[in-house]
Amino acid sequence: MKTFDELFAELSDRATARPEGSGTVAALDAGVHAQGKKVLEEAGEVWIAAEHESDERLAEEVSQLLYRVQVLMLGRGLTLEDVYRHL
Ligand SMILES: N=c1c2ncn([C@@H]3O[C@H](COP(=O)(O)OP(=O)(O)OP(=O)(O)O)[C@@H](O)[C@H]3O)c2ncn1[C@@H]1O[C@H](COP(=O)(O)O)[C@@H](O)[C@H]1O
Repeated sequence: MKTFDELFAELSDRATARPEGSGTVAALDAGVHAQGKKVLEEAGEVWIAAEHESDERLAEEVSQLLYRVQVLMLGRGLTLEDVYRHL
C-alpha cells in the first residue's frame, strides 16, 4: 500500500531513471495529449463504477485515475506543491 505522495515520488523516480519496461516511462513518452485522454478515460470508468459496480471496483478505478492524473502532472512538469497550494 502507498500514499498519493509516495506514488508521486515513485513516478518521479521512474521519469528520471527511465527503467526498461516501465509503463510510466511509456506513458510519459506518449505526450500530454495521450496522457489527457487517459485521464478522461479513467474518469469515465470511475463514473460508471460509482453508478454500477462494487466498492472494490470503484476503489480500483479511483486508484487508476489518481495514477493517470499524476502521470499528466509529471508530463507537464507540475509538482505536488503546485497543486496543493490550491487545496
Ligand atoms: N498505480 C499504477 C497504475 N494504475 C494504473 N496503471 C496502468 O493503467 C493500466 C490500466 O488502465 P487501463 O484501464 O487504461 O488499461 P489498459 O487500457 O489495458 O492499459 P494500457 O494498455 O493503456 O496500458 C494498467 O494496466 C497500468 O498499465 C498503473 N501503472 C502503474 N502504477 C504504479 O506506478 C508505479 C510505477 O509503475 P511502472 O512505471 O509500470 O514501473 C508502480 O508502483 C505501479 O504500481
